Amino acid sequence: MTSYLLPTPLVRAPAPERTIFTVANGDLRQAANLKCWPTQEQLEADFSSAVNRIGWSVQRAHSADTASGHGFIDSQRMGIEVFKTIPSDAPIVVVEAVWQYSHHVLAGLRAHRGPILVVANWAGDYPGLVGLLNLTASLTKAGIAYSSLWSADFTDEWAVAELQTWLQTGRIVPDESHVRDLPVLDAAQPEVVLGVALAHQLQQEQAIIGIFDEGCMGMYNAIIDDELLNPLGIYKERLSQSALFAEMARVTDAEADTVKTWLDDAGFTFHFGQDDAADLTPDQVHSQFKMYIAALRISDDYGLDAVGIQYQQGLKDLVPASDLAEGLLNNVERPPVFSRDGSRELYAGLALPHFNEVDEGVAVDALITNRVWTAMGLDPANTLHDVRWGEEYDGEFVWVFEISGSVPASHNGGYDKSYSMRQPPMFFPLGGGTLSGISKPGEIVWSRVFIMDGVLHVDLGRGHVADLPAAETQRRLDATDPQWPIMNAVLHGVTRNQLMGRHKANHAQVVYAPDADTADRALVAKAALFHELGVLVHLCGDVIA
Ligand SMILES: C[C@H](O)[C@@H](O)[C@@H](O)C(=O)CO
Repeated sequence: MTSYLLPTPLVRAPAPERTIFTVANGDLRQAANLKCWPTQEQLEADFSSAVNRIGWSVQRAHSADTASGHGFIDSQRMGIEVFKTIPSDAPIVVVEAVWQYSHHVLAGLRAHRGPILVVANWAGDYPGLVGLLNLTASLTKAGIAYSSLWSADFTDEWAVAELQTWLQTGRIVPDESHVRDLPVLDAAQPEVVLGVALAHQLQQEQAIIGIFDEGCMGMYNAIIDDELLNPLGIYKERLSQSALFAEMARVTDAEADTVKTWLDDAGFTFHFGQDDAADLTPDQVHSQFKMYIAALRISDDYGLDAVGIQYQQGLKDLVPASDLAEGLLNNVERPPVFSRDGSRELYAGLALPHFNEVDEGVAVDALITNRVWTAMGLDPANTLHDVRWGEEYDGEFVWVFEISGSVPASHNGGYDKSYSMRQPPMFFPLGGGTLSGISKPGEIVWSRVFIMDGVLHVDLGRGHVADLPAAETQRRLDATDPQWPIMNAVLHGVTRNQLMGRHKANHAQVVYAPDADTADRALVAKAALFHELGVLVHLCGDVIA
């Protein structure tokens, strides 16, 4: 016996027969949870009907009808409390029609013993597929087994068959027949020589990525631990967004005005309106230009080789969006910025790779891509996109790659083909403009750096940007977020379901090459560089190597 106050052990009910438990994970931002809730309800109804038709029951693990006005798990604490009530070995399904913060449910999923399935609706209106991809990538990094599935309404043959398999066996095996390991490369090939030399330079001379607050929006997959990062020769400078805010206050109005003038002269369009709550205003972009200047000054202070601003937590309540600054940084041609005393142009003639949402997989990729493309005399402007949605057009599957706010202007064919629109109020209360446009038709290399089995991997593939009719691109923009930049991406030799089942991130990295042959060669240089650094390289789809 003891007189100590022992905690009462948590006792969970046994798992009921032929019953799955569902959870719905949401955003930390209540505006987003409220706006997306009706779409989530529809998905849950569709999914439950499909499960019922197979003869299983669905038990929602938390109430759909709460005082908050939505039925999402909206914090890590709530996630932990919800999972305490779920039988440990019950089959559990995370149902997602929205962008969600993975860390809300990771604690519960780490401890769960039953099979885990993540499902999303195949729909453009809200980023449920993006949410699914972040959660599955985070589970991959955490070493937690899962399956995933997507469908417009869970009545199509493929999705129903996959669901049936999961209910019977607890596992859906994704089709990864498009993925192969990098073969042994010809050491004498000029691109391999270049990749190896750049790898050695990176490891010997080392580089710094500036992290303005880590762990944006619960993206656990996007945090690369120092033990994995440092062997590449890359080190983190951990910075605070409060320092960025303070630096913005030191930028003069006249300096911000020069950025606006430069963009006006370059033919860039601002879609201004009057209502600060709903429209883009000159005051909002003025603040964004101060952020652009402040980010370059801090990057110069610390000698950064790339920089990432979290923004969507914390800074979103202080200043307009970071996107306009981010898109400018990623482009070689951009408004000049000088040191505080005006004596030196900072990063003159160079892009400073920016990794949106502090996605460190993007940071590594952006830095390496920038170096390879620069050494080959190509435009090094590269960016992430959300893998947002997609549909067939004219017999081929065309993805909507659409990041929530900015791309380098060269991807749109220049500043005169780029524009800025107000960020949607539900995610961005203080507004701010995007750096948007329609990515030009052309050849691309796509990629993703990710953590699996405790080590770094990279998936590399080839593709092109389809030249869709303007009306079709507009339809795709209207079906998603028309404010955001779109790339009509076709991935060579990779089907829709193959990408969804394999891709280990909500983001994909893209960079252009002037023609197919150059893109093929640049991909080899990039593969050789990663391989030399010790990253496990996988080729996806039709890749010449
Ligand atoms: C605005 C939203 O939070 C987006 O940032 C989100 O859907 C993403 O872009 C995630 O990559």
